[in-house]
Amino acid sequence: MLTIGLIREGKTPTDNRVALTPAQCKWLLKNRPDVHILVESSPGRCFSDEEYRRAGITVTDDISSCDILLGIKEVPVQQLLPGKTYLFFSHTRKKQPHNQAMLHTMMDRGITLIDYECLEHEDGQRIIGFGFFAGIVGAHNGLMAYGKRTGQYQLEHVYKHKDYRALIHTYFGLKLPNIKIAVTGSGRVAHGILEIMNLVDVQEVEPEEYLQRSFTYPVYVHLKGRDLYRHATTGDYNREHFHEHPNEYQCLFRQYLPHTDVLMNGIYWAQDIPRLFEWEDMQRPEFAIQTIADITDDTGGSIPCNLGDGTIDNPVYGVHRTTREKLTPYHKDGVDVMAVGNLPNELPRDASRYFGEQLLKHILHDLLGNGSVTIDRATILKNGQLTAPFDYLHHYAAH
Ligand SMILES: NC(=O)c1ccc[n+]([C@@H]2O[C@H](COP(=O)([O-])OP(=O)(O)OC[C@H]3O[C@@H](n4cnc5c(N)ncnc54)[C@H](O)[C@@H]3O)[C@@H](O)[C@H]2O)c1
Repeated sequence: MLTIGLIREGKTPTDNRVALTPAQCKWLLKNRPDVHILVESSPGRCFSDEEYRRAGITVTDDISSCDILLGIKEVPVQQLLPGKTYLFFSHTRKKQPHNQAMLHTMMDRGITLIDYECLEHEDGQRIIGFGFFAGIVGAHNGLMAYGKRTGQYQLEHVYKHKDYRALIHTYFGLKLPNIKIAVTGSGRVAHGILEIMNLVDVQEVEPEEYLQRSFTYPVYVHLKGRDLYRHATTGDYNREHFHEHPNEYQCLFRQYLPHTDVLMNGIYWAQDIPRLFEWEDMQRPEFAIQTIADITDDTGGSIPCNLGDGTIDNPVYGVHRTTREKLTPYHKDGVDVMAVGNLPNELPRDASRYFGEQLLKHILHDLLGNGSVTIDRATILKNGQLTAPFDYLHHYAAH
């Protein structure tokens, strides 16, 4: 008998998401009689202890008998149980300084760590993540911010709605002005943004039309890697080559700056990838963007005026176009930036259900059985030792 435990999130601010919903736990117990599930009691989870109990799942304060522990965010060191197998987003693979002590403690305690972020299909595409709901919430927040700035329509915060279905109902009858929206990216975040574009009835147009025409209805243009970057000397775009040598590429987004009211950014960014625009561009009179929903949300990343995170309650701040200072939102001299690092927490029940489905479909069967290459490749620590793919972390892990 293997025992799975759902841990209480210990990071502050507390994350309200969970890896398996009560219904998914119930399904797993029915289909895997060799598995037992314990849920660590938690006051802040988006599914209450009572909902798990009603589904027939044991809720307890003692999860020390579990073999496999499922969480979402980093686990505080005092909560790490020796010798266990943990799955969560550890944010250690890029040597993030704030998680160095946690990784070190996990090594000392002989823990096995499998990181959700490292679970990939053979072609390198991520298997599970929350990006889709980040795109949903981020796109809604971007539209909400533009409505507040212009006073042309009104939208409420996502978290004020019970769930995604209730949110969708609020879009019936919403009439947006004739705005132009640029959407960047091709991953899960971008798919979430596009879903909202369709729900609020914004029409997709091709890049050439977007750049050359005005419209009597709201439109968006979807810009993927190929539309945004070009090799500086050959003028070509090759996805693999771009991923390996991004510093050899130029960004083509500048031409969209005079034609865009709202930018919804969902493109992947890393240190050497050119930014979408620069600070100097914001000072030009033709810079038309009034609202930026930076869902990718890298401070100082693809959006230079991302000055750090807002919160779920106050997701928007203004940025002065010339002094570069933070302003109150909706200021006449500022561009509004919506940047929040935990957007899916506004729709935690839907985001958790989606996450759990992916976990059940692609990972749990192998995890509870004989393992898989996919799981091996996402195992950062095995019984406290760095595995071969993560050997590059040995300096980081040693301190
Ligand atoms: N604000 C939030 O709450 C929140 C939540 C989830 C994700 N995000 C961020 O949004 C961004 C996009 O997330 P996603 O879920 O859409 O990711 P994804 O993994 O679904 O898609 C990423 C896209 O980037 C491309 N890509 C992958 N590696 C690349 C590389 N080295 N160089 C260039 N492109 C590369 C992929 O081809 C894919 O199209 C990420 O930076 C992620 O951290 C933010």
